[in-house]
Amino acid sequence: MHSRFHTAFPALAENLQAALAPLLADADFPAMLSAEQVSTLLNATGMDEDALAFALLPLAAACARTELSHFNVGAIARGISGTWYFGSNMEFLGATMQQTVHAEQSAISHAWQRGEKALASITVNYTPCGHCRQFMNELNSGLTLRINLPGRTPHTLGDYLPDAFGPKDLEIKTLLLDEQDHGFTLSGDALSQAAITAANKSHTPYTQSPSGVAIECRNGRIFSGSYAENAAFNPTLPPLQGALNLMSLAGYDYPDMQRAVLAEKADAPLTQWDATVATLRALGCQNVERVLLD
Ligand SMILES: O=c1ccn([C@H]2C[C@H](O)[C@@H](CO)O2)c(=O)[nH]1
Ligand SMILES: [Zn+2]
Repeated sequence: MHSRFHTAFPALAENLQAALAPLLADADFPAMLSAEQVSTLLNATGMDEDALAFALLPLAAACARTELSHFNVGAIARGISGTWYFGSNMEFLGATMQQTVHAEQSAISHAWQRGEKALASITVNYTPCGHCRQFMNELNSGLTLRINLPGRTPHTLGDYLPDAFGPKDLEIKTLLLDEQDHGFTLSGDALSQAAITAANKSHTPYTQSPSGVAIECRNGRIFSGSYAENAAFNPTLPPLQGALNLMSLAGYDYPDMQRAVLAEKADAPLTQWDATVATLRALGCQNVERVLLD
């Protein structure tokens, strides 16, 4: 089992530990559960889905990287496909607070990068902050997304975000997790192609500045992240954060990074280049390239 779970795992209910042990024995456990794995866990524990999601939150929170706050938030996003995706917050020493990834963003970006088409619910161990409520209001599930919090009855995003501001105020109809393909041609090596693929699915209805980042680890594994804009602009998730999030959830650490590529347009109104290089440099990765989309 990966060391990130060593403290949280023994505190889980024994029947849950027994059912999870074979999954976590895989060193490459991707911090997600297929519908089939979820039903195995439901049968083994006798829990219902909501109780199981709550029971698993300590494992999601154990994936957090909180070098500033030491406040670990865990989230589990449930896709309409039946797959469950873990998420956890990430803070970056030597960067800026604005680079932080919240656990809810992490779980949502995780689901999106893995090809999930829409979310049914999200379970979190703390009440979502205003920024996360706004981030979630970009999703194609809209205000009907179910939010499950400890000690509260389930409510919808609409309950947690009354009088919501969102994409429709800016007359935007393509929402986060909707299938999108900006159609840029793949070129270059596998890492460049992964960055372009991520840029092709990015959600950028407000500025038309598609971008994607791909990170290559020393063992050859590649993790990519797509840019996810938000109607309120500031809750936007940059592409580097999407890639770092997938990498970290999969159990990799910053020193594992050996190279990164940012794919973006030369003439777009926004650029991710400076922020991407600065954050990667703070994490010890100097080897960053930019490929231009065309
Ligand atoms: O909804 C929330 C609120 C806070 N945090 C994180 C952000 C930061 O890393 C830490 C302290 O705010 O908790 C989340 O992940 N989700
Ligand atoms: Zn938040």
